[in-house]
Amino acid sequence: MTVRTTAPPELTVTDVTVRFAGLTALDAVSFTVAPGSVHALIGPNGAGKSTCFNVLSGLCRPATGTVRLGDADLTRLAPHRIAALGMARTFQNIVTTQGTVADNLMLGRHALSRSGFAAGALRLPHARREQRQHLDRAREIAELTGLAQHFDQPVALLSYGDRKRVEFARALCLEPSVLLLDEPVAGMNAAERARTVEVVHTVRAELGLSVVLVEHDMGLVMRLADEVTVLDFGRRIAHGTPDEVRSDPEVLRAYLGTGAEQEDAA
Ligand SMILES: Nc1ncnc2c1ncn2[C@@H]1O[C@H](COP(=O)(O)OP(=O)(O)OP(=O)(O)O)[C@@H](O)[C@H]1O
Repeated sequence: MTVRTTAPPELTVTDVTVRFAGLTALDAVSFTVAPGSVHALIGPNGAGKSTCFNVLSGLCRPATGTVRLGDADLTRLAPHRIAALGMARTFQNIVTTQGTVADNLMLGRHALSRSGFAAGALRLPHARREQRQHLDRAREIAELTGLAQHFDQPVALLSYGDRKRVEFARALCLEPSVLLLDEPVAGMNAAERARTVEVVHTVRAELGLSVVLVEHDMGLVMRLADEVTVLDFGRRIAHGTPDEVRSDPEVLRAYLGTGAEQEDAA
């Protein structure tokens, strides 16, 4: 198993503002993801979590502010450049249905391939050797994510939870230093959720990467995150450990809405 020997670089988001027409979706948001940590972004619907993920992965350009991964400024780079610099993401609603598990993981590996498609198609010896190495690594990642027994099976035959994990494993195949997980347990049953928590723990321990997570399931956030950033109406209203944010009055107000206002009025 290839394991990272150096800590992943720190991810620093500084004063990021995004506007859509008249609406400020992110308002000078800042946070830092410590190397090797699990950092959750939470907040009520419309708080700006997806917009923030889109900025991190290059799908949305901020009006102002910066995103840095170690010394690299990612702020206005195209998504493929950001992925190549070590930040891979999964998507909330994309669940693969085509090809085998191996095919999907090899798609992730192609971005790292040196010899290119032409050499591969011509079956040149160096390309064949490289292809074999990629396949071995894809198999290791399948083992790490609990997909080894399905490696050669069509994805369409897998359960929903397994298919979502294929998407997760495909992102890991890019050998990221930071993995962005967009609602990794959305739509899963309790057993699949528990399995996903286990896999995130394993991946983080074995590969030593940082994880940034957007998730509505608070139980999962509390079990997985080292630090939590809370957004509401595009602003960062709190950050800290799960225990700290759980008891933060601003956070309770944002989640409970009028309930907290009534309490204030009483
Ligand atoms: N492309 C867009 N054009 C216009 N407004 C947008 C666009 N994308 C997001 N918004 C708005 O920006 C705000 C933040 O949306 P965003 O999707 O980032 O929130 P979220 O926290 O991810 O919400 P949810 O939990 O519902 O997914 C919302 O008011 C949303 O309607």
